[in-house]
Amino acid sequence: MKHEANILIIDDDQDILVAGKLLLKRQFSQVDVCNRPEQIPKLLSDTDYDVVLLDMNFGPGESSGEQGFYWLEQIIALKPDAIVIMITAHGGIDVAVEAMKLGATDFISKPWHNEKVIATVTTALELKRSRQQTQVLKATNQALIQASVEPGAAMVGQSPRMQQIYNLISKAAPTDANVLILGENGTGKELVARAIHQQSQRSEQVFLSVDLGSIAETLFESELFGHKKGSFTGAQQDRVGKIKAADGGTLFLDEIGNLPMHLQAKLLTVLEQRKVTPVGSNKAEAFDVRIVAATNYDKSVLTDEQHFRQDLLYRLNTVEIQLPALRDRSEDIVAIADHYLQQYARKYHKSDMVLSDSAQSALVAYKWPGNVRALRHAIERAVIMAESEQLVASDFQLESEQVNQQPISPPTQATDLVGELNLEALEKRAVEQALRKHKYNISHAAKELGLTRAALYRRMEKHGL
Ligand SMILES: Nc1ncnc2c1ncn2[C@@H]1O[C@H](COP(=O)(O)OP(=O)(O)OP(=O)(O)O)[C@@H](O)[C@H]1O
Repeated sequence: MKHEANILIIDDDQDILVAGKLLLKRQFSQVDVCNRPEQIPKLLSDTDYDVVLLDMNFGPGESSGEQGFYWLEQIIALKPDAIVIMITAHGGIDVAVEAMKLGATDFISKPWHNEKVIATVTTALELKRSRQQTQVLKATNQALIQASVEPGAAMVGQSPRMQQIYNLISKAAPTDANVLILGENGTGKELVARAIHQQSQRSEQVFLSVDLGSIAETLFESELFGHKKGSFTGAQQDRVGKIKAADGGTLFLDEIGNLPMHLQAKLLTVLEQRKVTPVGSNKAEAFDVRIVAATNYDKSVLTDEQHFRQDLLYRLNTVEIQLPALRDRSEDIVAIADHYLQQYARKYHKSDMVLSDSAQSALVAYKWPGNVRALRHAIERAVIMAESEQLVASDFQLESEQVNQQPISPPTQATDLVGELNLEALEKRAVEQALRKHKYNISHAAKELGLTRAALYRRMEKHGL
């Protein structure tokens, strides 16, 4: 089968043009010939040639190669990514080497061997294709970087506690220091990590987030460090790990507190050496990544060496940011609620929605165990369900959620769910119980329920928890 490719042969020797066309026509879909180099600009503007074969000398007695150099430069000026193969007279190797310095890809010498010509043109064509692929990949990569660093949701709240946080972010961001963010679920840790990235020197590079709580232990190394094809069952091709993929940018290690001790040791070694060795490789690769880590564990858990390696902690917490729970900055609640009210009213085409005084008081009084994430979901649900433009306290179903604040006494699920046969209701109660039992630690609750964190969040949203 012929290759889909446009080839142009430029030579003043009519025999070469005829022989070349006959030969290449068998292999490539379009072969044009030209014996007057002055026509090159017009030909190049009319057709997108994949490969150009260009003679070095035009006119009788010419052997300096000057004309070849001249036309090569013209071609490259007109089509900077052109693939040009020089046709040289026998013994013109020096001239050909000179041409390659000027941008030619390869050369063939006359008289030529047919197989050699076909092989050279085919290789040149592959080069052209892989350059095109590289360009596409570069563009895709750029778009992905852009998407990853797109300004996240704005951080709302002007309470003194949040002012301190903004201050810390602006001081830490430009320094490249590793940052550890502490705070309950839904307090905005990822938002803070993104803000740090956006205000850093790396803001034009990638921001990658890895949820360590949801990676299976067996896949930790492959996920973070990458792997080589065939290094374990299922490794069907080389894979770049998250650390290398974030090269030049910021890597957000979420749920760092959930990392088992032996994996903490591996992570520490990689961070100390600033080199990563993919699974199945024996070659360490250097990387340049800023680490921002986060956990919903209390600081006391991280300083307990039974649970967390202290040397890893020191490496991660050059700067530490402790995010307050929403209930400890209740003066921000109405502003955040208003912010999301406007956002969801626009999204669901319900204009002019407002919070009544009763709704505001109820929202401020509520303890928000799920913090800003839960408040955001509560507002979204209320906007969807509301019958009028003015939201009142009962639109938020806070009474049932307030149950979450009651003392935690984990019952066995079997006994507690007896009597309930509606599957939706059962699911809601199981999720509620798991959340209460694990004090709203999403990773732990998800694990107990046999779900990923994302799947648990979806169910929490579905049931308004
Ligand atoms: N200050 C804030 N202003 C506006 N929205 C916020 C704020 N803080 C958090 N949010 C919103 O709350 C939700 C949860 O935020 P984020 O994912 O950053 O929290 P998190 O602490 O990383 O949660 P988790 O511990 O569950 O990973 C997001 O939708 C985020 O946009």
